[in-house]
Amino acid sequence: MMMRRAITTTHHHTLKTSEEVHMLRVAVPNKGALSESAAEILSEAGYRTRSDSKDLTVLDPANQVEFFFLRPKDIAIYVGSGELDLGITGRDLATDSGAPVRERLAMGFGRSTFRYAAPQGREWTVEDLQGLRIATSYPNLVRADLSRRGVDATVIRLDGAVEISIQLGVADAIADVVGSGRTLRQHNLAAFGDSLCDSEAVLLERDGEEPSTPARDQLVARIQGVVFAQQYMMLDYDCSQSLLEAATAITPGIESPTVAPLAEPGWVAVRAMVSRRSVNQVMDDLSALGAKAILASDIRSCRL
Ligand SMILES: Nc1ncnc2c1ncn2[C@@H]1O[C@H](COP(=O)(O)OP(=O)(O)OP(=O)(O)O)[C@@H](O)[C@H]1O
Ligand SMILES: O=P(O)(O)OC[C@H]1O[C@H](OP(=O)(O)OP(=O)(O)O)[C@H](O)[C@@H]1O
Ligand SMILES: [Mg+2]
Repeated sequence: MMMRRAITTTHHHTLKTSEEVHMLRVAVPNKGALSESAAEILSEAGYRTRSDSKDLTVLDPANQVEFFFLRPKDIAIYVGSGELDLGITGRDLATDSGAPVRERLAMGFGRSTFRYAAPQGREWTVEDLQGLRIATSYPNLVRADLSRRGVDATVIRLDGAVEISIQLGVADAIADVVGSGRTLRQHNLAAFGDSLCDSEAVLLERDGEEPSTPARDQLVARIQGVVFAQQYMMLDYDCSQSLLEAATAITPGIESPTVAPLAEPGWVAVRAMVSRRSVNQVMDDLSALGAKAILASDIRSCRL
């Protein structure tokens, strides 16, 4: 009888009102290194943002989305359990969680590597870790790597400030996130061995989930539009018809550059997307070729 009741109650809780059924549930980092950029991208993609950094949920009825602001470390667990449809977190955190999730989109921010590190002053190899204590906040990532390499070491799980643990005597080496490398240097540590994980922020969905529903696809397309736009710039310039072939070889665009005639006979205006990384080199090259009025502008979003 008790069991029947429990089952009935559970069943009752999973019944959703028709309104809830269509709401897409999306996890966003509530703090830490990824939260600001994630919120910026969602805002740029046309979603409601939270007005108070203490808010843990935001309802965006116009877009049929409910956002949940969670610890980045927990996000893959919620998505993997199927409770939430999508989540933004770090690839390294998702891997360490072991949750059944897959990457729908790489988001291009929060890039880091994950490295072993130990006191400077000698050359370390991963094999040297045999029998030693390694402090980390990513124990599963580290254990998996050690076991792949056949190194038997003790993993000490710490929540943060891992770089100081050797000094404090609880570990012989660490494995941690490296961004600029400043924290390691400040603590007289040197990274060694290959990166255990080249990470960036990713949009996750549950592994084995049917790949597409209209609501999920729309959010993915919007985020993709902003992420892609951030990696490109729009370049406009004028050149003489005689230079057009050489100029468009420098700026082939994504599909094909737009070419329009100018009032000045023999001159054309060209418009093409250029990767942000190369935009200055491309402008130098166009200028050297004889192009004029070369303008680079931001693209806020796109659908390609
Ligand atoms: N320089 C960096 N320092 C820390 N995390 C970074 C850095 N660059 C990118 N990241 C990524 O951010 C995620 C960690 O974010 P998280 O919010 O858990 O840690 P945090 O910024 O250290 O915050 P907290 O220490 O409060 O937990 C990881 O995916 C990590 O790869
Ligand atoms: O290579 P860097 O650019 O110096 O960044 C890497 C450091 O930043 C993070 O620590 P955080 O400041 O989040 O503190 P925590 O260790 O308490 O998480 C991370 O855990 C590293 O310690
Ligand atoms: Mg941290």
